Amino acid sequence: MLKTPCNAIAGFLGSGKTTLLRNSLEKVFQEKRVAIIMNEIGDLGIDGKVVSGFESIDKVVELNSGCVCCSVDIFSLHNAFREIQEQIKPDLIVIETTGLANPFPLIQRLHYLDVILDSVITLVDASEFLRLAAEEEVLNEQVRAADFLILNKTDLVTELEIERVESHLRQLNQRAPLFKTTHSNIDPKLLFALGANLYRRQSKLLETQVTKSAHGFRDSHQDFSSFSYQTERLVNLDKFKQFLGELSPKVYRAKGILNLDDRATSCLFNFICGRFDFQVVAPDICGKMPTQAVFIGRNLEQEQTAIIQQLQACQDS
Ligand SMILES: Nc1nc2c(ncn2[C@@H]2O[C@H](COP(=O)(O)OP(=O)(O)OP(=O)(O)O)[C@@H](O)[C@H]2O)c(=O)[nH]1
Repeated sequence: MLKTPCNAIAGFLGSGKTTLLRNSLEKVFQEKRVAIIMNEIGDLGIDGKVVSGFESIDKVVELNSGCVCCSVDIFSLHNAFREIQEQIKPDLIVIETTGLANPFPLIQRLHYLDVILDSVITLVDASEFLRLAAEEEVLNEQVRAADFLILNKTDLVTELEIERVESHLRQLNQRAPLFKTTHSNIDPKLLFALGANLYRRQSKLLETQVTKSAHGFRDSHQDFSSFSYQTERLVNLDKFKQFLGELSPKVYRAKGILNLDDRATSCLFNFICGRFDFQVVAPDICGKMPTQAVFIGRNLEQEQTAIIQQLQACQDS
């Protein structure tokens, strides 16, 4: 058995998982040896690059060959744990899952690998949850599997909307403590390695849910696709903002690192269901990297060529 406790962070695309991780890295993790298994859609590993810059991280293992709950093979997952254990013997391992991951099959896989799963922490985007959960069953599964629920992005909605989402969450999961946050801002000591595993083992609910949801999960990935784009050329921010503003509604999520044509700055961009923002990043994180972006959505194959052409129109000549 792997003695190090492991926490899994779940939640749909753009709900605030990496933001929670970054906050935690700045706070409580500084006192512990922490390793991260970062599972992302697309082969660029944008989040891995963002968190690996933190001093408090002892190791980041990126698994970008598929989703950790189904398509990453169990051998790779096993190797990731073994590599971490042998190299750094951490106090805590955190898995950030992809936004499309159903935590139930992941729980089964971790159980099979004899990993002590301390808790599943599920992030919920208060501004998009109800609309998306009606279309994508995986959001409901992420909530059902949670040991802790974080209702995030409450700054983007009214009190009434928060109440509606909360009531929906409570129908799906009554046992998990629920925290309302903005920017995933919560004391990480409340969440990580707190012994929720014990609670889970006592919970009869889990077994039935695992059996029920292990099937049908692949369906939730079926129409989703992603593609990535890289260029050595610099990008004009104004044109890029316009490009994001006009992006096809089939794109749910896009993120990446841009090297801007003012030549002085690089920034991270995040796009979620039509809303987007930019954050300037330290040159030591992105300085030597090319501009790169990943686009995730439903049936993107038909859109890919047009999106790449529009992106190229944002580059310097
Ligand atoms: N307005 C607002 N924005 C937020 C909040 N929390 C996170 N964000 C922003 O939402 C975007 C996505 O956040 P991430 O933490 O990258 O989300 P994620 O769940 O890791 O995304 P994926 O890895 O694609 O699944 C970023 O631009 C964040 O700054 C919040 O509470 N309010």
